[in-house]
Amino acid sequence: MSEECIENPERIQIDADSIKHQNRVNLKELINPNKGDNSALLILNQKIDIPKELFYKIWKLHDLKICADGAANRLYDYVKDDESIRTKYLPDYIIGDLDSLSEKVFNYYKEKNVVIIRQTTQYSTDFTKCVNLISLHFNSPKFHSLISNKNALQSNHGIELEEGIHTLYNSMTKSLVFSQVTPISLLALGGIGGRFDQTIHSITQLYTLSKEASYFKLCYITVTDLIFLINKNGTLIKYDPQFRNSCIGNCGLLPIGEATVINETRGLKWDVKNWPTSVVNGRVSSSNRFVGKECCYIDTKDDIILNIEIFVDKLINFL
Ligand SMILES: Nc1ncnc2c1ncn2[C@@H]1O[C@H](COP(=O)(O)OP(=O)(O)OP(=O)(O)O)[C@@H](O)[C@H]1O
Ligand SMILES: Cc1ncc(C[n+]2csc(CCO)c2C)c(N)n1
Repeated sequence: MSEECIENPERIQIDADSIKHQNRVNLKELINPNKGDNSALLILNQKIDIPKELFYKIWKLHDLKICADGAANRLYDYVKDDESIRTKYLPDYIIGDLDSLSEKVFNYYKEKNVVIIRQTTQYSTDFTKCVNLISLHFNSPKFHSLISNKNALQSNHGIELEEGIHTLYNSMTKSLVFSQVTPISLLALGGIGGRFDQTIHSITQLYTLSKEASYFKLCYITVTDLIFLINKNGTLIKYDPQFRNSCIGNCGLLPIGEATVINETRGLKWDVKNWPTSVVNGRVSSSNRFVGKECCYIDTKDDIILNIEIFVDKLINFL
C-alpha cells in the first residue's frame, strides 16, 4: 500500500468505539495519575523551572517523591520561601553516588529522616538507581524490611554500598509477574534539556522501561513539553476537549530509537497512512497537532516517542 498524508480541519470527530486499539493513554493522567496506579515523582538534577503552584500540586498528586542525588539541592533551593514550606516538601528518598549532593543539603534532609541511600557504582546512572528503587519500594517486602526502623541505624540503611539497589532489584524482578504488578505512573522532572548526553539517556529509559519493566508508565515534564513512549500496534490518546484547547499545542511523532512505519493516525492535523519515518532519512512528523475533539489514534509498527507541547501556566486549572 502506498503512503498517504491528508490535512484535516482544526477539529474533527473521531469515533473511538470503532477503533480497535491495544493501548490507551489519558493525557491528564500523565500528570494527575489514575488513583488505581502507584505513582511517583522523580526529580532529576536540573534547576526546577516549572511554576511553583504547579510543582506543589504535582507533588501532592504523587504517592512517592524521589530525588536523584544533586536533585535534592535543586528541591532545597526551590522551596526556599520559608522554612515551614521546606519541611512540608520532604522527599521519601534521595539516592545516587552522592557526588553532587551538597553537605548542607545532605545534613538537612538526614536530620529530617529522609532515607538517603548511597550507591557508588559508576556503571549505571543515578536515574536508573532511582527507577530500581521505585520498583523495589512498591513491590519488594524484602526491601522494606531492610530499610525498616530496626535497620535505620545501620550504615546505608543496610544496603550494600556499591550496587545493592541493583542487586535487590535484579533478584526481585525474577519473581515478578509483570501482568500482576500494579502500574506505576512515573513523572520525571529535569531529565530533558541541559546536558545532551543526560537528555539522550533519559530517552533511552523510555525504551528500556517499556521493554524490561512495562508496568512503569514514564513521562517527562518540562516547561514546554510532555514526552512519553507510544507502544506499537495502536494507542488511543484520550483528552478532555477543554484541556486540549487550553493546555496543549503542537506535537511530534519522533522515531528516535529506530526507523519505523506509521501505519495510521486518526485525529492529527496531518494524518498519515503507511508513512515511513526515520531520523536518518530526515522524515519525521514534527509540528503536528491534535485535531480529534476528544481523542486521537496512533498506530505504529514499532514503539515511537511522542512529545506534546504544554502550556504550563494553564495546566494548574485542570489538575
Ligand atoms: N543537565 C541535565 N540534563 C538532563 N538530565 C540531567 C542533567 N543533569 C542531571 N540529570 C539527571 O539527573 C540525574 C542525577 O544527576 P547527577 O548530577 O547526580 O548526575 P550523575 O548521574 O552523577 O551524572 P554525571 O556524573 O555524568 O554528571 C542524572 O542521572 C540524570 O538522569
Ligand atoms: C562505556 C562507559 N561509558 C561511560 C561510563 C561512565 N558512567 C556511566 S554511568 C556513570 C555514573 C554517572 O552517575 C558513569 C560515570 C561507563 N561506566 N562505561
